[in-house]
Amino acid sequence: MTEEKSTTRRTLFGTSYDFLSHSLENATKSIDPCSVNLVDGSTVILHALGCLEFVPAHNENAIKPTKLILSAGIHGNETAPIEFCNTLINEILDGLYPIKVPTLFIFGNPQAMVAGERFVEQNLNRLFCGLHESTAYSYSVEGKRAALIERYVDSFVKEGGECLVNHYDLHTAIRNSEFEKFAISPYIAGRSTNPSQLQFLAFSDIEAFIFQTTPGNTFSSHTAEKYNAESFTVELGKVRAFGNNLDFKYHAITENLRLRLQGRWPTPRKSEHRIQCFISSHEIINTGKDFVLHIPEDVSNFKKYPKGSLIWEDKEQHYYVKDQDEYIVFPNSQVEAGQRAGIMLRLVNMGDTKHPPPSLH
Ligand SMILES: O=C(O)CCC(=O)N[C@@H](CCC(=O)O)C(=O)O
Ligand SMILES: [Zn+2]
Repeated sequence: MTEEKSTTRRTLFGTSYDFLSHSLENATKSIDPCSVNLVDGSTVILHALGCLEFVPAHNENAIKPTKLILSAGIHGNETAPIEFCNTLINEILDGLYPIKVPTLFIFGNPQAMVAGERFVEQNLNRLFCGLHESTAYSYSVEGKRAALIERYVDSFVKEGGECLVNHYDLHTAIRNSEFEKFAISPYIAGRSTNPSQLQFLAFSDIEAFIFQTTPGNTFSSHTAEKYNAESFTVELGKVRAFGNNLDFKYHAITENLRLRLQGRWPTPRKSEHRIQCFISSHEIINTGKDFVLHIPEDVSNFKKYPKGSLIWEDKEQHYYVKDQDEYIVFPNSQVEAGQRAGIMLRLVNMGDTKHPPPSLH
């Protein structure tokens, strides 16, 4: 199917409607929930600003049916996944194919999307797992948004009994990357990553995986922890403004999500899908005013740092690469004190870790 960037309005909820336009136009408002039946018998429910659920006409005949959560715009300036999710939503609304899997689409931070910024007051992707409840966050734009998103995710997952949840939290990165597309598997004690998920992501052009080794408070950590979901943060290229994304770069993931919405599993797109796996070896935290990150601003994600490289220091501590090469992702010295300023990684041969080897065609 060809991807047309569709922001065409269609008549829905008794008005002229497009989910992305609606999310941007109402970014500072609270809206009334509404729902409507589509011609194929499925139902679409607008729960809240940026939270749209599809309920298929027929339930999957399984003891534990699968549900999908597709989130984008958790960071407002990461527009490519917002655009292709909107395209998928419009295809379903237009009846191009029947939706077979209960799906919750989330546009995370409409106010930041309007501003074209990563966030307005606080980084939304550090406020999940209940962190938004702390008084330091609960009144901020993002604190309220994290609370709202957690609430609708909770009702979506719990509706209709036991289910398996697959969550793809779709992002783009600030800087260039040696692996342009990569996924992060949150750390949950005692749990390993389902190889089928690695296969799905590899078939979607993901070139590298990062297995976290410490708990986080990102959106994917939240769904993985609270609902035992198979959850990933998926990085799909570089941040660009609305209208400036190169659609061909998102073709594989868009097409494969389109299949998943129809209850189908994608097949390989080429004879071999190569992936590189990393584990996180050290989370760099901005320790405060004396913190110095010895990583140039323009470095690419996955840049290699050999043994002995000084990565960061303050007056009391420092971090050197120890006995084997390490690689940096998401270096950012501009984050607030206490926030993550980067992650150091080590290459893994899959046999070395408790994460099972991906089984790829
Ligand atoms: O490019 C960057 O520096 C940040 C891109 C981004 O938003 N990444 C996510 C990763 C979330 C995770 O660790 O699972 C983030 O920092 O929130
Ligand atoms: Zn992001």
